[in-house]
Amino acid sequence: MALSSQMQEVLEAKEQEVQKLAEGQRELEARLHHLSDTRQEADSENRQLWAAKQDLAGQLEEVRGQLQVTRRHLDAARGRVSWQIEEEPSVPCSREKAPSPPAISPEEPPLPGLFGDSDDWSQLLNFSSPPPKALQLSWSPPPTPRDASGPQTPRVVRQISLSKSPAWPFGQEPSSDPEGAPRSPPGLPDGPEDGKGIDPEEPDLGPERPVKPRGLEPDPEPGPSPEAPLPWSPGAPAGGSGSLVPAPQGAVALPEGPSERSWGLRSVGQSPTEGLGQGHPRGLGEAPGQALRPDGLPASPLRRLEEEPKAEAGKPGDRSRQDPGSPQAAEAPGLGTGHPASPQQEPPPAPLPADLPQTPVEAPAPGQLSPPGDPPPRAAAGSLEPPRPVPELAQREARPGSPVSAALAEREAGPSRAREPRAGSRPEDLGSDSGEAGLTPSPGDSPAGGPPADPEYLFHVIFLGDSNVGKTSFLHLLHQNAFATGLAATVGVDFRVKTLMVDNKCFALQLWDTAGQERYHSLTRQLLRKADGVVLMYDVTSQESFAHVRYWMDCLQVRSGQAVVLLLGNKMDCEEERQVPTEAGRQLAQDLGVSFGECSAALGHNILEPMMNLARSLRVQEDRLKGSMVEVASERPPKRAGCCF
Ligand SMILES: Nc1nc2c(ncn2[C@@H]2O[C@H](COP(=O)(O)OP(=O)(O)OP(=O)(O)O)[C@@H](O)[C@H]2O)c(=O)[nH]1
Repeated sequence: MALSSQMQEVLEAKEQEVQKLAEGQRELEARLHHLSDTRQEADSENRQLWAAKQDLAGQLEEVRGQLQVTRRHLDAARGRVSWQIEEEPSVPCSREKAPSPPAISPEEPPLPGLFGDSDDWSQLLNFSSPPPKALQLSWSPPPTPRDASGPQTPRVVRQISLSKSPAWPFGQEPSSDPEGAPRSPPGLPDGPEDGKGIDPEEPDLGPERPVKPRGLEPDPEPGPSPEAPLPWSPGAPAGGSGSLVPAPQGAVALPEGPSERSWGLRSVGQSPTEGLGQGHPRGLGEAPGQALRPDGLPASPLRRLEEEPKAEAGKPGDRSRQDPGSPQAAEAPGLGTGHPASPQQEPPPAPLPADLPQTPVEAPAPGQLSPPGDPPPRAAAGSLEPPRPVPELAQREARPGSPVSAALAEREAGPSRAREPRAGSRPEDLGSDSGEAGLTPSPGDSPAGGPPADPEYLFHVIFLGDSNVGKTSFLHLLHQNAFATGLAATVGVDFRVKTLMVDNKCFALQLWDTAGQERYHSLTRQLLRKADGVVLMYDVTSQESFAHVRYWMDCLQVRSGQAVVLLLGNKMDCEEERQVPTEAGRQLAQDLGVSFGECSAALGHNILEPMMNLARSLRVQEDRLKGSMVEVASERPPKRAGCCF
């Protein structure tokens, strides 16, 4: 019994739980139902909203349509007024001053200042009030213009004030006249193109050559400009010299360039190791030779037993054997490596007993770099003094024949011969060894202790001219204080830096020795872009080289319009073989408007003086350019500091 009663109680409890659960279920169902109703209501509301939105969009479209219509009406009204104004010239001239159009009746208010200065176009176009009669006219189809290019009176200008009225209905500005009626008055802005023109006062930022004082900073663009890159790669110049030469097998070889030169500290020809000797004392046995004539004069040209090694990369080998693609030319010593790689082991060249100007500070006028008159022959050079006895003469040899032929004969020997020290292997302290001859220090040379660290002027000077005229010989003499024989033709281009003291100013001249051979002319032409000065050399014994001067001038004028040019006839010592009279050279220089001089690299005659005069001319030109720059700058109106006064 007890068990059954307990069972009964449990069952009742379970039933109660079931009832509770059933109630909970009902509640949940009621909530669910409620939520469902709510959702349906929301859906219907959404539908209503969407319908309202559609309705509003439709209304908006309608308003837009009305706007379009209104704008068209306005445009038509504007055009109507325009045509009406254009027709007015046919009206008696008294109307021009009578602002009231005849369409307006006396009782109607006249258009406010329609043709006067106080037009109120906002009021005119205000549709809240009945449009004036004039505007009623404007709604009619505009008359066909009889002539679009008909007479226009200044009153057309008034159309501009109409189109620019700030009180258009709906806040919209009228569009341009679709009928193309003449609107724009002369002198008024015509549209969006205004202001797009070039400001005439805008400073010209064209590719003008920058004129800036040249300081010590290395030229960032040594040699050929980056605009016309040359197929060369850097090598390593020694001191202030280097070369641009084609490398073997199409490779490139180029000195590191002036950007890395230390030309501010030493003269060209000096190298960091120079003067050390390196076990090569300048003994008699190693002294270069010099040929003497029986009369005591050097059997011109002075030459040494040991030929110059053509240390300049541009002089790698025998000129006569050179072939553009020959391995000999390509693999010539020094080629592609520049100067610095060569050891400074050879003794310096023998100084040259030359009559270099000792006091060339006073420069002759341009065009008179060399004393005018008959060319001074070797004997008549006046400046040719018998060489003073020099100990090194012990091993010199005398060579018969003309200097040129002798030199050419030496070239034939080519690489088999010993080579001279290259540029940079010999101290610039000229005469310190021999004290006898050569380009003795002169007012133009840099100080014996080396050039100042900060030259005030830096100029690029390019030596131009046919092959074999003596460019390299000239430069070699200028730097090495010795005339080098057996020079092979320049390959590519060679450069050195010569520091000169002229008029108490320090000049650093970067001298570029170009190859006269035709296959290098394109390279030469590229260099001309950088030229501040040009020494255009010809050989007085070669009419052909003289005739080619005009060709070189043409190259110059194309590439370097403002370069200071010096026409220099070399080999004036070869009077017997002379083909170009001095007067012809002078005349040509006059025709070309350039300076002129004659020189002899073999005798060392007129070597330094032309360079000093060139430096002066370059300085004058640069100062002039600087002055013009200052003038231009000072002419500019002062800039206002700001917007506030
Ligand atoms: N008699 C005489 N011979 C000279 C003089 N200057 C140079 N020479 C000779 O002329 C020849 C040519 O000299 P270079 O200096 O190599 O001529 P270049 O103009 O540099 O020739 P490229 O390098 O081919 O452009 C050499 O044999 C020199 O010895 C001079 O003043 N008098």
